[in-house]
Amino acid sequence: AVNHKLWPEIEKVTMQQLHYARLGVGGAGGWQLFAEDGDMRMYRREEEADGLVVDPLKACHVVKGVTAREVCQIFFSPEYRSGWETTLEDMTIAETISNDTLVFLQTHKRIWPASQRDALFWSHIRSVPDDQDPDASDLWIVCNHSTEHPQYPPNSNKCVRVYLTVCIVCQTFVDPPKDPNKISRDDITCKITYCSVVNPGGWAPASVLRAVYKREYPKFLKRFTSFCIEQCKDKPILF
Ligand SMILES: CCCc1ccc(-c2ccc(S(=O)(=O)CCO)cc2)cc1[C@H]1C[C@H]1c1ccccn1
Repeated sequence: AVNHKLWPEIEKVTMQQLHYARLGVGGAGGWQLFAEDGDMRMYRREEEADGLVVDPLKACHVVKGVTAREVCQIFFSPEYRSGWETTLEDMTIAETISNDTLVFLQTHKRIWPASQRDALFWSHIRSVPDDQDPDASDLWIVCNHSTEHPQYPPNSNKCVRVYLTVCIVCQTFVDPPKDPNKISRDDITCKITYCSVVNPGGWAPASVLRAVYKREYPKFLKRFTSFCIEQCKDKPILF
């Protein structure tokens, strides 16, 4: 994939998103907690671009019994998506750039009174050593970033094209640390940071969008993480 024309952007945006995900939510960042559920904390910043709500979102979650690699592979893989992405109406793989990089076209269910949206984005999965703690296990990241494709110009179907940048960054912790082939799923925990910025691409009332995000994002992350636990529970652990 390194010789693909998108590769420089994929490399830059993925590493930028990794850095952004690892920034805390305290301090002057302007993050406000808007949803809590068990170990899940969801924050947003209220931001508009040309009068459109583009509120950046950051969610932190801790899930027992799954690894960072398992969570990211489920988030990345097309075959699982209909099982956890509740707002999805249709999904097409527009291009297979490599085994770790795909281009998706997704149409999402219409949210009244806004018109239906679609998203065209590249999706890239990779593992990176934790530069802050070389002894820790690798971080896994999936980054989704809007792109163009000659076959799928915006607004060619009835949908308004959204512009998004999303990342999910995961890290596995084994507690208590023990002999690798004696670890059970009860000993592993996955720390998840999910970040998203979705520009709705066309007019949608700020109040409606904020209400949708407030309702949809907690549901989305809970559903996704429950799906991961369900998918992995009877399978050998994939570190
Ligand atoms: C007017 C904007 C409509 C709208 C378009 C798109 C998306 C959206 C697209 C992609 C991703 S993802 O994390 O990359 C997972 C792959 O699907 C998440 C969200 C969300 C919304 C809004 C509907 C809201 C929503 C919020 C959270 C989850 C799902 N949907």
